Amino acid sequence: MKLEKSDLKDNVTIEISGSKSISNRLLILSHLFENTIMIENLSNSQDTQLLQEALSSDAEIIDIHHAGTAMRFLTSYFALQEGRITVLTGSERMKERPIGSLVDALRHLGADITYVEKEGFPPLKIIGKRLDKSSVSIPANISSQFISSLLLVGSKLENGLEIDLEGKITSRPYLEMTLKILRSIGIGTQWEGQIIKIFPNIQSEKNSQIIKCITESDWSSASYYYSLAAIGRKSINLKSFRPYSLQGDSDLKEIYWNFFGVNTISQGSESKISLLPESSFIFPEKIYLNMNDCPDIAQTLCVTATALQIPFEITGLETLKVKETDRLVALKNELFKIGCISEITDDSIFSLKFFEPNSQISIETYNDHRMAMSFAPFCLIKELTIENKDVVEKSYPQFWEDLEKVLEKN
Ligand SMILES: O=C(O)C1=C[C@@H](OP(=O)(O)O)[C@@H](O)[C@H](O)C1
Ligand SMILES: C=C(OP(=O)(O)O)C(=O)O
Repeated sequence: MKLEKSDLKDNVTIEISGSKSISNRLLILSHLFENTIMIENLSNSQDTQLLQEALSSDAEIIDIHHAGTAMRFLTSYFALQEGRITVLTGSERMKERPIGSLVDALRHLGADITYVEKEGFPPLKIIGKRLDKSSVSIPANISSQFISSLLLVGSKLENGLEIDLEGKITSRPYLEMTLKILRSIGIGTQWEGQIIKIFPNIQSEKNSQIIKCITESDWSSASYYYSLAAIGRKSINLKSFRPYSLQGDSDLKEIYWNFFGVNTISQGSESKISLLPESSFIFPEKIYLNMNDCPDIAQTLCVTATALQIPFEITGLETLKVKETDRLVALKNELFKIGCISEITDDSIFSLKFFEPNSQISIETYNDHRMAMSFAPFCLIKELTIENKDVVEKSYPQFWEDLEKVLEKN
């Protein structure tokens, strides 16, 4: 995708579809509770579509491609489907993304899961059965998706589920999101220190009422507009967002206000927000930020900071190595192409120096939707090409059309 050097139009309104994370949780719950949940504004991401197809399919082999959350959530879901045999597989990258801690926890609860290829990684052969135990411990520092996966099925176990979180807890807001969603459909939860309890579902199937859930739009996708507003210094409006969000990535409001002077104004009744950059804002000398609560917007922030030449030191990024690609390595390589020499460790990235980039910039995307979308706003500074534009389908299929609406070629 060639992006000519452009200006930002002022005051355009964009509508992004529902949060991928919320949609995926609601879909799993809706199938566990026999379609008693009516979902509005479901995510139109490929990941959510793949999950939906997997949940409605009775095939033995389920291929979930690149969809990590779906892979992790379906592992617990299929482990509970008594008598059903499922081989859960995915893309080559999915076969490199760890799942061992989740499998260990499910096996401890009584699940029958075996590795088809490499120990600790997909594909998995899952023979569904009744799980008879109700407490388990799991490392909390690899992926919060493992824990959310267990939490989602917890109330279906006869005695509920108690999870002991071992060590540091990563991506914490995603766990809070799972618990809030469970409570919104009437399931009891409790979280104290390192222990989370999910109470068994006591509602009789006959008395179950249809619950309507409206999915708020996707804050991770909103990040690309925050970046555009910060670099282009013009306003953008986003529909279907609420000021108090279930999504940890709504930290964008504070991050982009504190470091880039982009104010988020809520237009109440229409659940619309306006991103308004302050013209007299004085940029900080350096950005120091721990992004463990919001790992999916780390790439966006690094590109915004590079475009504005603000040095940065971002920590808390240990999960980035095992996402769609090793995002720390990918960031370091591609930031160099837009004029930033950076250094990475196992859990951080920091800028060392900015320089005038080449005129021919071609950004590699490493099969990672967020590499494509986070680098796109740099076209406000220089013309650039984003390789393999279709990667955006994973979370935001209409990204390029929406981007065109806010850009004006110059
Ligand atoms: O539960 C979720 O919906 C997610 C949790 C996070 O993963 P980790 O917990 O692996 O960081 C996040 O990066 C992912 O995009 C979505
Ligand atoms: C990490 C992501 O997704 P997943 O883990 O579900 O593949 C993402 O969308 O950035």
